Amino acid sequence: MQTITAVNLLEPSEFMRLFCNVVEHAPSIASVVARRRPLRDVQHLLAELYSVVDGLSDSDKVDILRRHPDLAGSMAEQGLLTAESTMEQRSAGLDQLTEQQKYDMKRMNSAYKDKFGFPFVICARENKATAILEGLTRRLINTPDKELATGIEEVKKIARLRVLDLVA
Ligand SMILES: NC(=O)N[C@H]1NC(=O)NC1=O
Repeated sequence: MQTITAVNLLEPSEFMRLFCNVVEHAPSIASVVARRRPLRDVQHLLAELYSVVDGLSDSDKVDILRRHPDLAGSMAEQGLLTAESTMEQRSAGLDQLTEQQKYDMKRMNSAYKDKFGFPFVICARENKATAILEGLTRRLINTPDKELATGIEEVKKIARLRVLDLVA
């Protein structure tokens, strides 16, 4: 855990080492936040992070969503997730799915990707496996614009919890 004072004093490379994955596989977001220091407190850090994400073009937002691994997907099965993602998917119980739930998750994740061109993203730490499956079913009927906006709000929730694990 770092205090905000310590975060403000970190060398850029050290800041990046800590924060590069608060948005999954998107270090460019952290590097913009690094340049917005000094930050008053963790709320200020989060406000800057949200403003960077919200300021992206739609195609860059799609790119951010595409950097996320499928929930309970093949990357998870092969143990290839980031440490953060592994912990989040486990906290939702996604490593404990029944065969039927695994099948439903794979089928709907792929239907979602076919429809929208980016993966289904939800903050796993704020949901249990059954809620994730319900959310996937519900969100599949949305419009692409609505899903881009919803997915990005979930990215911000994931990033917020990752930041709160790092900064006191
Ligand atoms: N697809 C997807 O939502 N992935 C993410 N969600 C989360 O909480 N961690 C992830 O990696």
